[in-house]
Amino acid sequence: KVRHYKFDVEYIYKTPDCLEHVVMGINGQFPGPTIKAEVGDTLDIALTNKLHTEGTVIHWHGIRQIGTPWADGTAAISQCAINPGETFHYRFIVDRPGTYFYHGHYGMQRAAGFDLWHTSSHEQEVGLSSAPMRWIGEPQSLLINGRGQFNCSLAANFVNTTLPQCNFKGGEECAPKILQVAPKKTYRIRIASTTSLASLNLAISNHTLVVVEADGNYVHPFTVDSIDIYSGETYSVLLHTDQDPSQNYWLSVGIISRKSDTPQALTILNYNTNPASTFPILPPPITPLWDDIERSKEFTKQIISRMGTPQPPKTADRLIYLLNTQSKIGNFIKWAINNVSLTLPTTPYLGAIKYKLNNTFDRNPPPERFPLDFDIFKTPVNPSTITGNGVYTFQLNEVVDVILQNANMLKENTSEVHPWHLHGHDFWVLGYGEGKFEPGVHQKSLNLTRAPLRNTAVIFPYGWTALRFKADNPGVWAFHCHIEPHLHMGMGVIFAEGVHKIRKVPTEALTCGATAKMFLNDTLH
Ligand SMILES: O=C1O[C@H]([C@@H](O)CO)C(O)=C1O
Repeated sequence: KVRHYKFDVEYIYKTPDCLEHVVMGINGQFPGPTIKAEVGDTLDIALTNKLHTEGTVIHWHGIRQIGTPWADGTAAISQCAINPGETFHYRFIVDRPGTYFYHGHYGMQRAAGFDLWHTSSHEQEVGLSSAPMRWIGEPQSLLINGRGQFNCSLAANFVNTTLPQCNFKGGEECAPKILQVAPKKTYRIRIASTTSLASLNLAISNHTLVVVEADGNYVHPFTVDSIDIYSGETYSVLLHTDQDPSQNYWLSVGIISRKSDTPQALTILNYNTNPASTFPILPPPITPLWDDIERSKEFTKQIISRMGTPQPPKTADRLIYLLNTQSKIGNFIKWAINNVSLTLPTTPYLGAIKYKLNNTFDRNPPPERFPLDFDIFKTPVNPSTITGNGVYTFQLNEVVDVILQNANMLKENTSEVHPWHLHGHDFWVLGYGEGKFEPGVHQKSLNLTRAPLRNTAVIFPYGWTALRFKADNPGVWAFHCHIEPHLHMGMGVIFAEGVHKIRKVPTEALTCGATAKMFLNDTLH
């Protein structure tokens, strides 16, 4: 079945956190419309850019785009940014069941309203690209289903009703979306972290959660008091409504892994045996301490695949190390991978590789390892880096191991969490470890029997994460830190495989750069 949608992307006024802002919306909605489809359906989404003065694209996060790499929605990688006034058709097959989110993938457009800043994505972009850099800071509000309350805790509201912005009748644009449940049932809550920066922890007071699915793959069920969700990750949890049905309970979402003063986002779990307005007796769950990394690791390491999930090939054909460093170019701050900071070319790679337009990007592939004597625990001895846009090219069906290696930042004794997201594939997470990955020591300890399949995995401070995937999807795919400012500062790499197998890339994906010139020449001859 083909399902047709028409998406108009435009800036609109909204009041997502009780203050009015300009946000990027679709068909006047923020967050955008929900798409419902079944596995095997073809989605045909006609996206019209009504932004007037900037391009746009949409990435369908978690959809592998098997056979349609031009529909992945990554500007300068899988397609040209769609110009103002133009319409692009995202036509692709729904390859799997699950709940996925979509978002902008051009410049810092994803920051145009997910966790919420009161500065525009453009202002953030200029700040990050300035010398000295102006860091974006922490978000002003966190939103649950597009709703938050700036400068007001719902929990305080009921105690201190004098704050006018905290009084809700329920119909307000920023009033929390209440989760209504019946007692003694089991609910599946589908969670995604679409944040630009924040790592999140979600909890419901007095209730445990059973994690059953991650990034579209079932996992071995495990029970927790709260769940960590890094940017780009999605989960399903089961909630048993087995608590006192004469009460309501807080659901909280707070920030972990970065020191943040952003208040928790709250909403109410409302047992339908009482009114939604019944004030919970229990306080909202306390978000774990931001720097309790051991707790986060413990949570993450509990994620193993459900019995029967396809397991990784026993060996890999290729091993690539990716060292993540915060670096400098002059007085500009960048993130670099093996000392290359990614800057995207003007001709999308997919067209450039397919049509052999050779000088549109660096022909030398980027390094596959970093110097053995690099001390990941210290500030870099030589922090200066270079920009680049070379590609890691794989044989079709090559089995690739990637070791993501974290390190100290420019500041002493600091190393942050980075959630890495791969386009076009799932990967198996083979393991996490402390310090520098030593193949002789660590390779033996990797999990090859219950490795979870994911499309996003974190590296913890000063640690490594080992991934394995099969390069079986012809196309050009981004692999990058899902923290929007970090990607903007160069924290990503480009993978390509089997591009010669792709029959025809729709022209509308390539009407820019050298591919546009090529089409023009073809027409003239
Ligand atoms: O890239 C980053 O820059 C800041 C900080 O290092 C400089 O202000 C930060 O926390 C990042 O993750």
